[in-house]
Amino acid sequence: MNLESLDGRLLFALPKKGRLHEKLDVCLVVNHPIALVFLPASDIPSFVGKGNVDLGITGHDVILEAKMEKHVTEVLRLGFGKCALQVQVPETGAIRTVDDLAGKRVVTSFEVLAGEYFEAIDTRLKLSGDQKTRIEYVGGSVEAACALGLADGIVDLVESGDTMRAAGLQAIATVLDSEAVLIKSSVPKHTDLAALIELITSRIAGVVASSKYVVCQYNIARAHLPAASVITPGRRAPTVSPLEDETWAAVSSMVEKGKIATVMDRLVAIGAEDIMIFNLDNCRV
Ligand SMILES: Nc1ncnc2c1ncn2[C@@H]1O[C@H](COP(=O)(O)OP(=O)(O)OP(=O)(O)O)[C@@H](O)[C@H]1O
Ligand SMILES: O=P(O)(O)OC[C@H]1O[C@H](OP(=O)(O)OP(=O)(O)O)[C@H](O)[C@@H]1O
Repeated sequence: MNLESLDGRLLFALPKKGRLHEKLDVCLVVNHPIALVFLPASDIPSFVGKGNVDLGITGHDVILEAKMEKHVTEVLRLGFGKCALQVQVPETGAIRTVDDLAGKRVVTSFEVLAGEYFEAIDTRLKLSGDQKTRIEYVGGSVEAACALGLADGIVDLVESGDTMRAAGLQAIATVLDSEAVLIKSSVPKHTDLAALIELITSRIAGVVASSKYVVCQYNIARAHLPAASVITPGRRAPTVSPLEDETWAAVSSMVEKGKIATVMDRLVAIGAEDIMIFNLDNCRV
């Protein structure tokens, strides 16, 4: 990399590999003074937190594990990389609660978060000195630790739960819910880039929002328009257009994707016809 070519550019850090990297559809920037820099997801919070890099994408869990939550601002949740950091124990063992596990051996890649979590439990149970929970770090394949006799329980990320079940483990508590987030420095070095940071944030927010909404369009007898407006209120108000048949109207409205099936059921129940759902490519809302 030619370092001079980075001068004056907004530096935007993206995970160079791994789960979050695979979900990103990255385009190179030609019409803005921005340089994309690919870094390990775990290093992104500290680069952004120290202000060397202006914007970044990483996991919420990664920020807390790096103890960077006061140095970075989470500007936007990105809706991917969703997972939970959970306490897991062998399904067949005697340990059923985190209180049962306290004082025993816990293996994890999240030493900081697991340490804080069990510190609070140890304190509540008045465990001190040798009685305290022992947290040990491993870099990966954490789920193997119990079967290998290294641990009585683990703290690891769970998404589908397939890894956990395949290892004969079950979750007994959630330490943290996480997803990928867009972050900026809480104490930015390049203050002249504030407007560009705003612009990029607003563009990414548009793409994120477009994946959460669909456009719902239907025809309805005008007599039922008040009821229809309650079912599809839109963000500000539904768009109502006249039809050649004056007793009917066409309605168009944004609806949250997760609610669309119920919304359609309710529209059918009040006599709506020709209901159509459209995906959004992009939006600003
Ligand atoms: N199973 C998962 N589902 C969704 N998001 C996940 C999952 N596992 C991890 N993540 C998110 O991705 C981040 C990076 O995890 P990942 O395991 O990809 O690490 P990596 O070091 O970048 O890559 P790798 O472990 O493949 O070398 C995690 O901190 C978490 O925010
Ligand atoms: O609930 P699931 O959908 O099975 O996902 C959970 C797994 O994903 C992550 O590991 P990853 O595959 O990134 O490998 P790693 O062990 O190298 O971190 C995590 O550490 C779990 O092992």
